[in-house]
Amino acid sequence: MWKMPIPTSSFPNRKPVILLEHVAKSFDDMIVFEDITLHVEKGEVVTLLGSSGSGKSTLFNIIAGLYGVDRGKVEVEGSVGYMQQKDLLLPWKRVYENIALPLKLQHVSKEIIQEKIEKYLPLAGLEGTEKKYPYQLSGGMRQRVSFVRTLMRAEDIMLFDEAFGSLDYATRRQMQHWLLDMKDTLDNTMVFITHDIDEAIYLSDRIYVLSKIPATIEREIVLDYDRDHKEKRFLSPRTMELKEEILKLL
Ligand SMILES: Nc1ncnc2c1ncn2[C@@H]1O[C@H](COP(=O)(O)OP(=O)(O)OP(=O)(O)O)[C@@H](O)[C@H]1O
Repeated sequence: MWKMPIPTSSFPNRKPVILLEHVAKSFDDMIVFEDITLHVEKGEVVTLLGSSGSGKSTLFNIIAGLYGVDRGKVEVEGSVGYMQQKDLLLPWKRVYENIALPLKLQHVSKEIIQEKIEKYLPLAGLEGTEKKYPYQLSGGMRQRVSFVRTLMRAEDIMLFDEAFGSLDYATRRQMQHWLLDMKDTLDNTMVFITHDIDEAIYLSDRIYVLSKIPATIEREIVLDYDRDHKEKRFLSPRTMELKEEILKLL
């Protein structure tokens, strides 16, 4: 039987852009984490898997600087963008306005906003949609608009919290392919939360499996497949074994 590889880093020579050491976090009398240690290196794609309520979104909020911690060290290097399941686009605003809004609120100049939109919209295959309203776009396109809006604010580290959860299977698969292409183009770091084990295996260089709360890192899995042949991940016997292992942990 295939054995879990000993956890190592996917890019051992690179420096972590996210480092959490012995982090503890509680809400009132509920202890979510007592001792979490994890790292994400520059350029890595890492997924957090765990049952509902195991603290995955709390970890994202900590990484994004939205929540403080009770104990432990949190180091994040670079800008952090956070994309959630709901596209959160304002229905009464056109695509251009939706994308520009976060930067406008930060008083970024019109010229810089225009420059960024011209750079990122075609990259996301959204040229020609600037004047459309969200309801005129497909679910996948709305998620790409949402992606561009996230990217406008933060290019270095992108956090995706069940970002494809509301999409149908085929669109979800297309978005997964597309995102890995984006990652190669942008050469940035991506961290995912998903409940979909196939998605985690397909997207990731590394997976952290969280236990139930008070959550610990139950398992760290390095996926050392050839990046160019990710599609084969769905078919290989090793993937089936890996899925079974993960299912037992959740
Ligand atoms: N701001 C908050 N105040 C109080 N409790 C919170 C807060 N945020 C999260 N929690 C609690 O912390 C626990 C972990 O929640 P979290 O949303 O991080 O889990 P999750 O793994 O992302 O869950 P799911 O997969 O269902 O989205 C839950 O019991 C939740 O109710």
